[in-house]
Amino acid sequence: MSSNLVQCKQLVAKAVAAGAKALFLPEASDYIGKSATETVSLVRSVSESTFVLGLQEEARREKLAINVGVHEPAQGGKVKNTLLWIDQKGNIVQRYQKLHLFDVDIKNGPVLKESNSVEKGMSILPPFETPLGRVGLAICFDLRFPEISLALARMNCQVITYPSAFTVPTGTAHWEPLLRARAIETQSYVVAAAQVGAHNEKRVSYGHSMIISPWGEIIAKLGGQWEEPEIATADIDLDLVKKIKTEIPLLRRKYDQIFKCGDDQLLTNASDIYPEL
Ligand SMILES: O=C(O)CNC(=O)[C@H](CS)NC(=O)CCC(=O)C(=O)O
Repeated sequence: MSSNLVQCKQLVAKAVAAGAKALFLPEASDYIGKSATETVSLVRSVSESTFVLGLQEEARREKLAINVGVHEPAQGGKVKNTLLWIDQKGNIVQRYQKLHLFDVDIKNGPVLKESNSVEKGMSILPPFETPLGRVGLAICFDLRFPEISLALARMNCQVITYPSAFTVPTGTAHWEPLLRARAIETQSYVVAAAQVGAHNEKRVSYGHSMIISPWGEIIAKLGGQWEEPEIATADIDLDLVKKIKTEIPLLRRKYDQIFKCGDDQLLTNASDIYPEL
């Protein structure tokens, strides 16, 4: 955990040198356990976590907002997979708990049961003001559930963050198209800071951190090999968010416009998708 703090401090220094207003760090930046038992045994509350306290200190000193994924204690001997927003004064002002847990059993691929050690979150938080615009929070596997990003879009977010530690097989197949789809359908910037390389003999992360524009273009990208802590930087242009939302209005579209144009067959299923119809 102390070496993770050292690496995050290197990233802070790079972000400051680049003139960034905010730094987005990956999911589980404090540590990745080898097993459910280790994950639970390493957890600290934020007020006792040298990792979190260290980052708060960095944020305060450098006047840099920091978005970081960590673990927090939960009921029943489990942990929370949490995403913190630390403001430029070093205060924790937002805290999101991962909704969807990564329980998978892929043939010749990863077998992971996050719910063995992690308690799932229950709420989507309203996007909040930051120096970059209104940010909506989600974590890693949440990326596969567009309900979250669409809810954030309806609450008028401008940036969505998906700090991650994707596996290599699933990342190779799905990471980029999912991130681009979330940006396109929400017309928001997507910032996806990713862990990369080997954590232990059992876990390797895919990397390829990306920043996607609300038009769906990859505007910054890192690689998939671990070398040293690296940042990708991009300008967040809120006028572009507005322009795209004006040019292609998605949010205020009435359902009958969507479903009544053209093929009447579509109407049969519309109420399944939009129960309020
Ligand atoms: O283990 C920790 O402490 C941190 N948490 C993670 O790394 C989580 C749970 S194992 N990873 C993912 O959700 C990967 C999702 C993914 O790879 C996909 O959706 O394809």
